[in-house]
Formats: sequence, structure tokens, C-alpha cells
Amino acid sequence: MIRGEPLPDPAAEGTALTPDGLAAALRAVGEARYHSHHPFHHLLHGGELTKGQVQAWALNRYCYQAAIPRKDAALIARCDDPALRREWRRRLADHDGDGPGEGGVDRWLALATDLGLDAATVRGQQQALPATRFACEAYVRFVAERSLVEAIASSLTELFAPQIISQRVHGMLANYSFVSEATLAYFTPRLTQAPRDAEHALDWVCEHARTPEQQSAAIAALAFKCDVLWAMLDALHHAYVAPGHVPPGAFVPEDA
Ligand SMILES: O=C(O)c1cc(C(=O)O)c2c(n1)C(=O)C(=O)c1cc(C(=O)O)[nH]c1-2
Repeated sequence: MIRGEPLPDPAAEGTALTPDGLAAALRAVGEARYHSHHPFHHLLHGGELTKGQVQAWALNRYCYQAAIPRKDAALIARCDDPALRREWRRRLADHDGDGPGEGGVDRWLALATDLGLDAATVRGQQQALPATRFACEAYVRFVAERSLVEAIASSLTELFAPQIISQRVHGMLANYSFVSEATLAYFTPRLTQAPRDAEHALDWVCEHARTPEQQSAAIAALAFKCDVLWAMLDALHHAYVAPGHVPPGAFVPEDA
């Protein structure tokens, strides 16, 4: 599948895919639309950004990290199945930890402060781009309001996360003198957490989305999530690369 192609639409075809067929369709959509293809990531991983631009990325991405446990909690609140809740609450524990400094959100904060940002500024989210905040909130609302199949399918971008994380860690360590292995420590546990979570979510969606309508909704949910991630990078590019329009009140790098 290529990026501009319309989404597979079993509902329009009037025929349900097999569970394996649905898994293949979801993988194809993610591979075509994942944020690994975004030009901002090519610049970030290729060492072509200034420290200030990398700071802007970390500050904005904090909003995403902070939204993730809220959307996971919204999902748990809607589950009737204790087995699914047990599985999903592991995600909450991964992001929030069992105490301050232990979970993914705080580990992202450590990444941001290691890059020279002020912790309170990052945590406050007021200097994030408006589009970042809108995109993250759209993800939380989507998960809270749509069907459980759509809510779970929207997490499936994580199928593709390990590959981009490897590229990012490798590229940033090689290309930026201000980045060390300690800076990027956030990503190490993600390399095992993301595949575990994503495979469970993929199995669940393929097991539970059996009608053509449910399958089309699952595919559209994954595309929506790809749009969330893409929109955040579009906003970063517009503000900090070209044309360089930083919205009023948003973070201004010292080296800008
Ligand atoms: O580094 C990345 O490119 C990337 C991507 C994604 C993703 O695909 O949504 C997640 C993460 N990282 C991540 O660290 C993370 O905790 C996470 C949770 C989720 C989710 O939708 O539940 N996605 C992602």
C-alpha cells in the first residue's frame, strides 16, 4: 500500500476479511502512514537539527507522553472484561510507574531536562504548540468516545514503534554531541513494551472485529492515530524548521 492510496474498506466491499486478512490490512495501513515517513523525523534522526529544534521536539512530545496514560485510563474505564483490564493496566503502570520518577512520563521529562529544558516548563505544557495539544487531546477523546474496537485499534501504531526507535537512538547518538545514551534511556524499555502491547492489541482487534463495518472502523481508527502523530510533526516543522512561524506563547529556542 502507498501513502496516498484510499484505506481498505471491507464495509464498502460488503465482505468481511479473515482475522489474518484484517491483520495484514492494518499492517499495510500503518506501514504506509506511520510518522517514520515524516520529513521532520528524517531531519531529527539525520542530525540536521539544532539543539533548540531538538528541544522543541522533546518539549512537544511530552504532551503526547502525558496524554497516553489518560487515554489508557479512559479505555480501562470502558472495559467490562477483567482480563482486558488487567492487560491494559500494565500500560498505565509502564507510563506512571509505582512512584515519582519511575514511569515513562517522568522518564520523558528526564530526557527533556537532559537536553537543557526546565522541568516545570515542560510539565506545564503551556509552551507546547497549540496543534500538539489539540492532537493529543483528540487522541484521548477518540479513545474515550469511540467503540472499544476503534479505541484499541488506535493504539496499533505501536506495531511500528520499535523500528523508528532503533533508527532514532542510533541516528541521534551518532549525530548530536549533546545527546548521550543516558539522554535516550526512555526508549530502552519501549523496545520490549511496545511489541508486547501491540501484538496483544492486534490479536484482540482481529478477534473482535468480525463484521465488515467493525473492520472498516478499526482500519480508520489506525489511520486516525497516524494522523495524530503526523499532525504533531507538521506543527513542529511549520514552527521550527520552515517557514518558522512560532505561535504566540510557544517555546522559542535560544539558538533560533
Ligand atoms: O517514539 C515513537 O515514535 C513512539 C510512537 C508511539 C506510537 O506509535 O504511538 C508511541 C511511543 N513512541 C511511545 O513511547 C509510547 O509510549 C506510546 C504509547 C502509545 C499508544 O498509542 O498507546 N503509542 C506510543
